[in-house]
Amino acid sequence: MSKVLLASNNKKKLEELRRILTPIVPGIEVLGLADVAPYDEPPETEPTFEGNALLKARAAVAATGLPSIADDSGICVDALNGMPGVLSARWAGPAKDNHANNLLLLGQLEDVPDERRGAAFVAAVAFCRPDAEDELVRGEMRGSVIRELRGTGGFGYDVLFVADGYDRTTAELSIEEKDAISHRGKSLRAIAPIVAKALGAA
Ligand SMILES: O=P(O)(O)OP(=O)(O)OP(=O)(O)OC[C@H]1O[C@@H](n2cnc3c(O)ncnc32)[C@H](O)[C@@H]1O
Ligand SMILES: [Mg+2]
Repeated sequence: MSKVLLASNNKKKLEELRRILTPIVPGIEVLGLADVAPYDEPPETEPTFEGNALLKARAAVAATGLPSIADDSGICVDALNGMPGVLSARWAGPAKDNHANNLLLLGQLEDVPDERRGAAFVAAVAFCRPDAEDELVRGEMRGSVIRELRGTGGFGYDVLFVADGYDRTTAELSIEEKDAISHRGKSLRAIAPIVAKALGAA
């Protein structure tokens, strides 16, 4: 088994990364930050998801020497010119409070009519190793922001997001349904062959 570190402090995100990646990369042993010695994580200072995913994955490699994957993600709302974007986790402040983030976003969109409530979940996933080129992919899921909070699955903004073609929020979908269409599912399926090849060559 070849070890890969998933460098995320978000338990729910880590669960998704682990359950999507494990069955599609043969021989992978997925570790979380709880399985390695603690290290100082870099502040997410880049203006793009890609930049922050690279910051997180490179810091993980530097601290552990393990091949490492990081996801930087968020919700980009058309009517807010793409915000919260890279600020999604901290939209209502540094506490990273999901419920406060959701209420703030709903309030900001109160006067936005249904036809202008388009949004996308975006994830950039970086795969970094010692002495190899960094790999980077991006996945998106288009949909819209509804006017209430619905569902108990998923995490973060899932309770207020309905993917195009659906009438349930992504918090009301089964995990299989969410993974099949999500930004994270798409980006991990895109990077999986690269990870598999790298591990096979190790
Ligand atoms: O940086 P790490 O340690 O991975 O954990 P984090 O929660 O800070 O992760 P990000 O910096 O990538 O911020 C992503 C935020 O975007 C939101 N988000 C991302 N993916 C989501 C999803 O699938 N469903 C709902 N909200 C999501 C959620 O609020 C996340 O906290
Ligand atoms: Mg973060």
